[in-house]
Amino acid sequence: MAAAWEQWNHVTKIDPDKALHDGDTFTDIADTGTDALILGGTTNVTESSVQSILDAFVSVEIPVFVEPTYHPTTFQHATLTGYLIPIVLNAGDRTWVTGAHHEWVRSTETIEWELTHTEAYIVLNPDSAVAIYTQANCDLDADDVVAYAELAEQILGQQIVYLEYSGTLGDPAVVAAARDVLSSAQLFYGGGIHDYDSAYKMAKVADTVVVGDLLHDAGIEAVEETVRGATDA
Ligand SMILES: CC(C)=CCC/C(C)=C/CC/C(C)=C/CC/C(C)=C/COP(=O)(O)OP(=O)(O)O
Ligand SMILES: O=P(O)(O)OC[C@@H](O)CO
Ligand SMILES: [Mg+2]
Repeated sequence: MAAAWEQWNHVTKIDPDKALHDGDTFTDIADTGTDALILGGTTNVTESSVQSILDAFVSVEIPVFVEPTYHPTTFQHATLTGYLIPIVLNAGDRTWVTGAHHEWVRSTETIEWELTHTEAYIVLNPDSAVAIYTQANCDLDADDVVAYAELAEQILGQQIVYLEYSGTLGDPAVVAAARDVLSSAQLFYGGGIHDYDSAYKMAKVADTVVVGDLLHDAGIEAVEETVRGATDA
């Protein structure tokens, strides 16, 4: 069976630590035309803060994934489609490559592996929370990024490669070069998408674009505009 994400052009990432924009509701997000929802953020995300958002999504039709920065213990089948577990390839602290994963696997009795997938992150905005948290080496040129993407797929067998420019719009030429080197892995791009044009531009060069902060800062209508941009690309 094809992986769920192969069909995704546009994903909305909800940060459980941030409020929605005035008047927006969680269920409105699923009606924007976005292909999937990811719940996750770098700081202050807990199983219980994720759970209260999941409760709001019981009847949504699109997939709902959790990208945990905590150690999940219970799989909530009613709304959760699966987990996406980051592996930060350019982290300076090994915790974010295999350390947290090792602890999680060791301390968790039953992990539902068929519902658990990994994402090979390459973190590229040195000022982002995720870069600071993981002590990522963001001093990478295009060839470095391409090499990380290639090794993610060919050496580590990753099916998702995620170029993470969180908070700032990245360089489309670097994104295009990373996608070119992948044979079947899906290239996710996230960072700074804020309108039709930025979504269109990045969706031209990535397989899937991820929109995060815009949801919290500008709201549902702004996200809808990015869905249109990604769909037209
Ligand atoms: C092994 C398990 C279960 C968990 C470990 C998971 C790992 C390795 C996490 C490290 C990488 C990380 C913190 C990913 C979080 C996802 C992410 C990039 C969210 C976006 O956060 P930002 O956009 O940087 O945060 P702000 O918007 O708050 O600045
Ligand atoms: O918040 P933004 O900048 O849209 O980034 C999206 C996502 O890649 C964050 O993990
Ligand atoms: Mg963010």
